[in-house]
Amino acid sequence: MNSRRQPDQALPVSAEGLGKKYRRGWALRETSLVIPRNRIVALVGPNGAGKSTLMGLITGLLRPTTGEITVFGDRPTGKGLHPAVSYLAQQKPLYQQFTVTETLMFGARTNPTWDQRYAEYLIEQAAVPVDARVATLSGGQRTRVALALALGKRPNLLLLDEPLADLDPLARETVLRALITEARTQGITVVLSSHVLAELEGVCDHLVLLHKGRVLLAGDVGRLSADGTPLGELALNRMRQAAQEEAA
Ligand SMILES: Nc1ncnc2c1ncn2[C@@H]1O[C@H](COP(=O)(O)OP(=O)(O)OP(=O)(O)O)[C@@H](O)[C@H]1O
Repeated sequence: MNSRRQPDQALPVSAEGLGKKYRRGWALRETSLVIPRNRIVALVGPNGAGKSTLMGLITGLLRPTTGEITVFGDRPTGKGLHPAVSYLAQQKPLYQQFTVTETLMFGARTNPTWDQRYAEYLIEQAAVPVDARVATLSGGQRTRVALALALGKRPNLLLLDEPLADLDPLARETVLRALITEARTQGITVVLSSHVLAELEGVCDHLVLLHKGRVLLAGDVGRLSADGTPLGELALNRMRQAAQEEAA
């Protein structure tokens, strides 16, 4: 009999003993976690904690050194993204010379599941001029275009690597609100990485806290902070405890 666990196709992400080692050392170690459906997940941790590495393993852009990861039951192949997954990298790669309309045309050409009307609706909601070139847009507008490109694919899982990093506080709030509205109404699982947990407090319902390549805290926010302790405080306490354990 095969004792190997069957991957759960309903789970956006499931990882068991997952690790990634670069030449300089381990970026992620012994990571076992599950990301349930329809959640807004905060993937947080200080610089170098392993957030981008975990995203790279989910997308298949990186191969695990140890362990296993499945995305909707499939092991990432490394040959392009899973059809149900959209990924927005930290640098928000967009063609600067394209207009917004041309950017959406590019989305249509490169995604078999593209929903043009939905992408146009998202641009309209953001009040971004469609004939403007990407290079001339503000940081907030560029983020909205990048999000329309990512959401236009109609993903079930959306991975956003520090999407708010270059935005001012007002733009952060607007972009986040628009994103959460879409995720909730469309039933999309969103993984948002950030090293500022405070900006995701009240927004996320699931937390994954990484520190030095290890998962320090993970799970449902309601359960983790059942006594009402703010998430930021919870995370900080857990990191302090880890530092003390290391020093001992
Ligand atoms: N391509 C690479 N080659 C070698 N080391 C790498 C590579 N990418 C990341 N690392 C190292 O792996 C560790 C985790 O990096 P990673 O980028 O995953 O962290 P992060 O939590 O996303 O950090 P940040 O918040 O600064 O973006 C760091 O020590 C980093 O220097």
